[in-house]
Amino acid sequence: MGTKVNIIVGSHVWAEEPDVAWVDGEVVKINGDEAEIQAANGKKIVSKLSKLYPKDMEAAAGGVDDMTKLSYLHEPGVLQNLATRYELNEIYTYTGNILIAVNPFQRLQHLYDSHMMQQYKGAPFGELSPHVFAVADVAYRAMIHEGRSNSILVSGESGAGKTETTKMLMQYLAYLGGRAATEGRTVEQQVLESNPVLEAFGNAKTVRNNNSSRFGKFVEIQFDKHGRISGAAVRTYLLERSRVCQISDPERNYHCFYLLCAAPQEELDKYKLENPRTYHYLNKSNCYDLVGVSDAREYLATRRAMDIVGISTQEQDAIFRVVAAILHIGNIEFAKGKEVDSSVLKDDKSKFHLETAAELLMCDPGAFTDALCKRVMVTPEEVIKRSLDPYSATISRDGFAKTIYSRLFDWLVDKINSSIGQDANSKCLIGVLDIYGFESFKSNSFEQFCINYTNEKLQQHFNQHVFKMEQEEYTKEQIDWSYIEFVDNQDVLDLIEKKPGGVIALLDEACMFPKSTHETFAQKLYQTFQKHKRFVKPKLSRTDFAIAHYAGEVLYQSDQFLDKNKDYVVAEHQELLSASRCSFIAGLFPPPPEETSKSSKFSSIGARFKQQLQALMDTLNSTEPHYIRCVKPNNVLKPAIFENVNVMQQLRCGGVLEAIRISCAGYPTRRTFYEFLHRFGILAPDAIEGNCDEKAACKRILEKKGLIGFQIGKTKVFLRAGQMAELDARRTEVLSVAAKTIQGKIRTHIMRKKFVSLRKASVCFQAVWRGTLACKLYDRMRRQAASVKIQKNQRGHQARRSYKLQVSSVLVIQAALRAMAARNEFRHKKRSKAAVTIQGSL
Ligand SMILES: Nc1ncnc2c1ncn2[C@@H]1O[C@H](COP(=O)(O)OP(=O)(O)OP(=O)(O)O)[C@@H](O)[C@H]1O
Repeated sequence: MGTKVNIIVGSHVWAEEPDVAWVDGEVVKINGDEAEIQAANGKKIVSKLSKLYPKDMEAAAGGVDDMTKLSYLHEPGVLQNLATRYELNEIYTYTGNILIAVNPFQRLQHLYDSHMMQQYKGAPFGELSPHVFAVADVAYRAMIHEGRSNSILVSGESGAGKTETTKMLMQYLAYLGGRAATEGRTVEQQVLESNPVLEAFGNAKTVRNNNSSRFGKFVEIQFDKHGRISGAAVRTYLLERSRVCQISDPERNYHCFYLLCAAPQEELDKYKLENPRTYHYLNKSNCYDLVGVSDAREYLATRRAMDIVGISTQEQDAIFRVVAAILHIGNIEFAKGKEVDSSVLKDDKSKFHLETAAELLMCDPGAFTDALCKRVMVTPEEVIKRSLDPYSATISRDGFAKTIYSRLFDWLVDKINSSIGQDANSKCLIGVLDIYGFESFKSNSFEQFCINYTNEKLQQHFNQHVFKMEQEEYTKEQIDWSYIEFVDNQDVLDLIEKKPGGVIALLDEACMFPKSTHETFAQKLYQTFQKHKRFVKPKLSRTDFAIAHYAGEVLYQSDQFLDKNKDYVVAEHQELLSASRCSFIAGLFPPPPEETSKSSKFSSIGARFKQQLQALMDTLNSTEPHYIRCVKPNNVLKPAIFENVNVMQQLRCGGVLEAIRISCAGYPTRRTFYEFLHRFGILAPDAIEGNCDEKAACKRILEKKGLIGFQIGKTKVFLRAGQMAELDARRTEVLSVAAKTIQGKIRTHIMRKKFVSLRKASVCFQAVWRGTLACKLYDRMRRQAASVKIQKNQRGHQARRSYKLQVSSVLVIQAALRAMAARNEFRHKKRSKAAVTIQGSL
């Protein structure tokens, strides 16, 4: 999945963060092969460049409904997409043809009502939102049109929602292939009602799921030539037997025990049952009730479902007698007997429980005691009856309880199958597989080994299928796919199942030798697989071993492998129960076939499981598979919580990431010509100019950009891992250059516009200002002229006044002078005259 891209400062990337798996951020610095990222959560992260993945900044806000539509198909992208959708209550997402279902932990009624069923009926795959109904519909249509069997494989870890998904698939198939209501029970009704019956006996509360199926299940729904359900068969795998006798707090035993303890009083009296707290097989845990579940109501519902499935009242009575007997058996305790290494019933209570169990199982109490406390040894010389010590008797008791319970469960499955009925003429079937997902706990035993072996098998099938689908797509598009590398897990499968020499074969060998112990078995494994690259011997243990599974390494504790692998019913137990006066119980323990008892052929759980698994694989291989991967978003079983690390682990284990990896090994990104040109046309505008051939245009763009290894199909462009990112980087470059040019032009335009308007404004301003100034000047000039005129007039006036004053003064003075002169003259004259006169007179 390593998408190699140019990561530069400023790139938006996903970086690994242990708490949240992946965190997005921006590269702020690059130092050699390391980058410093400013993460969105505020942290600064330093990471190797090779460990960074590009973030699609153009990703749709609500996520995409098919992961293959993601531009960058990598872990963080996938995770982000699922988380975004989950937040919007979009719990289903496709990865190509695989449906990923994230458990909503809340009822989303609108998703499953009859209106929804109607909508999905016949709708082309991918047209409507992803849904389980769409997967069932496509399987049904394919079966009808191609006349081929189909299968739907539902997987995921405990509590991920497999059983719920399976029920919805079956409901939808019943809706598509159901008959109009006829009298009595219809096949589909029986198929649907087989669920509560199997759940009552095969499900239990565990820490990881309140209603955990403790068995694998393959339901085959047979259809007639008109596409109507004509029969069905249920195959079950590996019921967890140890739960019957061993539970840990806060888990529960199988539901049926609690249901029976909550039955109406008359039934309790009939089975001599009391409070569940009194039973040893139930009181090892403090959990007796389930929140929101009424065991009393469930008991009646189970009885009703048993009626519908076709289990008669007598049979139901016998079934619950066996269930009650097991509870009583658990309370039988042993004490040391008189003889060495012998045991006897501990007290009256134990005696009561033994007698009640014998009564319920309709067998002889004495023989029952012997079957629990003694063993018959057949030697060539004689037949010896050996006593068991209290510890061995307790083990014998638990083995007895486990055997009856598992036989009862098998009987129920057979009964369901026979009463639903098989359609021998059916040519087509749809199989729904609800099987436990990969398990890796602190302590892993034989059960985990078998479960993980199953998952390896299914993983191989899945890989092959995904690979095939890829090939089909490539072939359809007529492109060359010859060099796509396909990773196979055959080496792990060989390690486990190879005959001779595989782990199962070595385990069987060990079980056949009486002297073998888990230590010798572990040593044998160490020797045989010393150099096997999938086998690991832990340094600090002498009996543990680890296998490197496709989903991770699992450390197995071998100490109970031998016991758990032995698949035999103790002859004394077999004898006792086959002699039961109850035909039902005797029927659970039919005499072993002659040849088996004679040749004492060894049978083991592991080998039987391997055969069952092979049969399942054969069936699956003859069908067209569809995959649903259930994901548990959190461990607190609550809605709206999405734990990244947890989901990531499941995607890895469920093979979703492997499917993506296979896809990445080929051409993970494919775009129709139109989409490609729409996105990358700008990389080479001349390539599309005047060219209406989209295919040629796509090719020219890719060649122009110097990419190699891509393929051009009939309708799509196929890109190798990283090429999309490469093109995106180029596109970003082109876009950023274009953006810069546009920015420049826009800025110039804006500045010019600003300048022009500024200039216009300033001219206008200047004109106005100049006008104002001119007006002011003119005014001043006018004032000046006026003042000059005023001055002039004033001055003139003053001058005239002074002149006039002067003139008048002069005149006055002249007149006065003249008068004076005249007077003087006159006087002179007078004097002269006088003088004359005088003179005259004289
Ligand atoms: N589609 C769904 N809608 C609502 N609730 C769901 C859905 N799927 C699962 N659940 C809830 O999750 C719980 C666990 O689911 P389920 O029992 O199907 O898990 P599982 O994968 O079969 O587990 P196991 O392997 O332990 O049997 C259910 O009891 C139910 O409450």
